[in-house]
Amino acid sequence: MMLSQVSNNSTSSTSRSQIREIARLKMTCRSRRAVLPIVATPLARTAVRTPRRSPRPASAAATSSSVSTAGSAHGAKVIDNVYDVIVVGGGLSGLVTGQGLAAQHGIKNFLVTEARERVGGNITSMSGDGYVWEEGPNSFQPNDSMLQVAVDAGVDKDLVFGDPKAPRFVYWQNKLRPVPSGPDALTFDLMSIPGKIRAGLGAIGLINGAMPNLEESVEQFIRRNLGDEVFERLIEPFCSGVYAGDPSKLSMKAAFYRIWILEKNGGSLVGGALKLFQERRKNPPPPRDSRLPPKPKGQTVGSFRLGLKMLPEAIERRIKDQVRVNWKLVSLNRDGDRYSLVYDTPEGRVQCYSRAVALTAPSYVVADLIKGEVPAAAEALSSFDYPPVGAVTLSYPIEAIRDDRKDAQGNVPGFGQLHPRSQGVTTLGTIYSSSLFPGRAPAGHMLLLNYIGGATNRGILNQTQEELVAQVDKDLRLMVLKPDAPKPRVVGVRVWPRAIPQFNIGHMDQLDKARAALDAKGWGGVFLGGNYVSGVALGKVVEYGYESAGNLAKHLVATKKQTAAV
Ligand SMILES: Cc1cc2nc3c(=O)[nH]c(=O)nc-3n(C[C@H](O)[C@H](O)[C@H](O)COP(=O)(O)OP(=O)(O)OC[C@H]3O[C@@H](n4cnc5c(N)ncnc54)[C@H](O)[C@@H]3O)c2cc1C
Ligand SMILES: C=Cc1c2[nH]c(c1C)Cc1[nH]c(c(CCC(=O)O)c1C)Cc1[nH]c(c(C)c1CCC(=O)O)Cc1[nH]c(c(C)c1C=C)C2
Repeated sequence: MMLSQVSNNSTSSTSRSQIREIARLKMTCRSRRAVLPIVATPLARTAVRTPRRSPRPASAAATSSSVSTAGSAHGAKVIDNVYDVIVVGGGLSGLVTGQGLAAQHGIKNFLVTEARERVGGNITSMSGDGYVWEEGPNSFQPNDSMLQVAVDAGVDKDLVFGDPKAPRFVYWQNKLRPVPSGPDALTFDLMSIPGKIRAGLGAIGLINGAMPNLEESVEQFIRRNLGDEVFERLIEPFCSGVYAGDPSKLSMKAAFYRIWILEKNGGSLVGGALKLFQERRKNPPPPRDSRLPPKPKGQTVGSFRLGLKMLPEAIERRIKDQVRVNWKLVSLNRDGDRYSLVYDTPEGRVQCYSRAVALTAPSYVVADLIKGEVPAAAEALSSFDYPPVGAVTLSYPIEAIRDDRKDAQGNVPGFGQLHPRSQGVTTLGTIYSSSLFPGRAPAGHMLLLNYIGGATNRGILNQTQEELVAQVDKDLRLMVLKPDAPKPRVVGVRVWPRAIPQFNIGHMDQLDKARAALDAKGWGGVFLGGNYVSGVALGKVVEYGYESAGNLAKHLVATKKQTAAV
C-alpha cells in the first residue's frame, strides 16, 4: 500500500527519472484545466472573463519528494513524502490556513490543494469592457482580521473602502427607506412610532420575557426581544443580506452569536451591551499591530482595487510552492499514524501522505469523502443546507435611474438595497457596485449586482439565465429604474447551486457530533474548517484560518512528542 518514507529534503535516494516525473507532474498539476465545472456561464453576449494567470514554472521544491505507482491506492502515483499538513480547499479558509502555517509557525512542509483551476473558492472577481464585478462575495467588513490578512499578503495598498455614510435601503410599502445608522435612529421612516417604542422597551429588557431553554430561531428571538416591526422590516431582509437565509430556520445563537450572547449575559440586549462595555474597559484588548492601516471610520465595507480576488491571489503568490490547483481530493483514509489522500489531477491519480489534514471544502464534499470511514461524522456534516444563489450583474446608463435616487451631483448614493420577502419582489437585494467602489463601471453607467434565490426560492435552479435577468430587470423597474429605461447590459450571470451554509437550528450540535465522531475513530489529526465552521463572513473565515494554523501547529508538536515517547 505504502512506499517508503523519504525525508523532506532528500533527493539522494531519488532516481533521475523520478525527479523528471515529479517536475512534469508539478508543472502539469498547475495547468489551467478546470476539474470542477461549478457555475452557469454568463451570457456570451456581453460577459468578458478575465484570463487566469500565466502558467508557472515547476518550482525547485519539486525535487523534495519522489513519485512512484508501486503499491498505491487506485493505481495512483505516490508522492513519497509525508507532509506535515495537507490543506484541502484553496478558498480563503484554506489559503489563510496555509499562509498562517508558513508565516506564523514556520511550517513549510505542507500543501494547499484546490480542485478548481484557480484559488479563491467563491471569491470570483471579473473584469472586462471597463467593468470590474463580483460574482460571489462583494465586500467585507474591514475589521482587524481582514486588515491583518491584507498586510500579511502584501495587498494593503490595494484596499478600497466604501463611503461610511452610504445608506443601506429596505424596500417597504413601495418605497426604498434608509436603514438607521446612528443619529437618525429616532427619525427614520422604516418603522412606526409604536414599533420603535416596542423595540426600545424590549431592548432594555422590560418586555422581552425570559430566554427560553430551547435553541431559538432568529425570528423567535427578534420578535420576542424587539417586536414584529424590527423583525419584518430590518432583520428578515438582513438575513437575506448575510445568509440568503430563512430566519424561521436560522439559529440566533449559531448565526448571530454576538447579539445572542448579549441577552444571555446581560438579561437584555442593552444590559448585555453595557456589561460588555464594562468588561472591555476592565480588560482592554491588546494594542493593535502597528503595521495595520487605521481602522476605517463608520459603518463602511471594504474590497481591493481590482476586486476581492486580489487577496487570494496575493496569498497564493506568497505560498506558491505549496499550492496545487486542479487537484481534487477523491479519497481520504487513515494509514497508521498518518493520512493517505488520493487526488484526481490532470496527470491522473496522485496519492499523498500527511500527518495532519485541514478540510476546508464545503461540508457536503467532506461528508462524501469520509462517509465510508467515519459515517457518523458524514451524516452530521451532510445535514447542513446550502441553498442556491444567483448573482446577476446588470448595467444601465445613469440616466435610466430615477431622479429621486440621485444626489445633487447626479450620483446614486448608497451601499445597496434589500427586499423583505413580503413586499412582492423576487430579487433578494441589490448592491450599487459602481457607487460603492471606484473604477467598477465606465463613466455614465451604473453597475448593479443583484442576488436572487436563497433558502426561500430554490426554484432559480430551474430557471434559465435569461429568465433570471428578466426577473431582476422587472424588479429593478419597480424600485429604481425610470419607466423608459433601456434593456440592461448583462455583464455577468452566475448561479451558485450550493452557495452559503445555513447556520440553522441544530448546526452547532451537528458540528460537535461530527468532531466527536472523528475523534472516536482516532482521526484527531483531521481538522474541520471552512465557512460552515468559522462563520460565513470573510472576516470570520480569515480569523478561523489563522486559528486553524495554530491548532495544526500544536497538533504536530504534540504528536511528535508522542512519537518520541514510544
Ligand atoms: C453569492 C455569495 C455572496 C457572498 N457575499 C459575501 C459578502 O459580501 N461578504 C462576506 O463577508 N461574505 C460573503 N459570502 C461568503 C463568503 O464568500 C464565504 O463564506 C467564503 O468565501 C468561504 O470561503 P471558504 O474557503 O470557507 O469556502 P469556499 O470559498 O467554498 O472554498 C472551498 C474550496 O474547496 C474546494 N474544493 C471542493 N471540493 C474539493 C475537493 N474534493 N478537493 C479539493 N478542493 C475542493 C472548492 O473548489 C473551493 O475552492 C458570500 C458567499 C456567496 C456564495
Ligand atoms: C443574497 C444576498 C447576499 C448579499 N450579501 C450576502 C448575501 C448572501 C452575504 C454577506 N453579506 C455580508 C456578509 C458578511 C456579514 C459580516 O458579518 O461581515 C455576508 C456573508 C455583509 C452585509 N451585507 C449587507 C449587510 C446588511 C451586511 C452585514 C454587515 C454590514 O452592514 O455591512 C447588505 C446586503 N447584502 C446583500 C445586499 C444586496 C445588501 C444590501 C444592502 C447581498
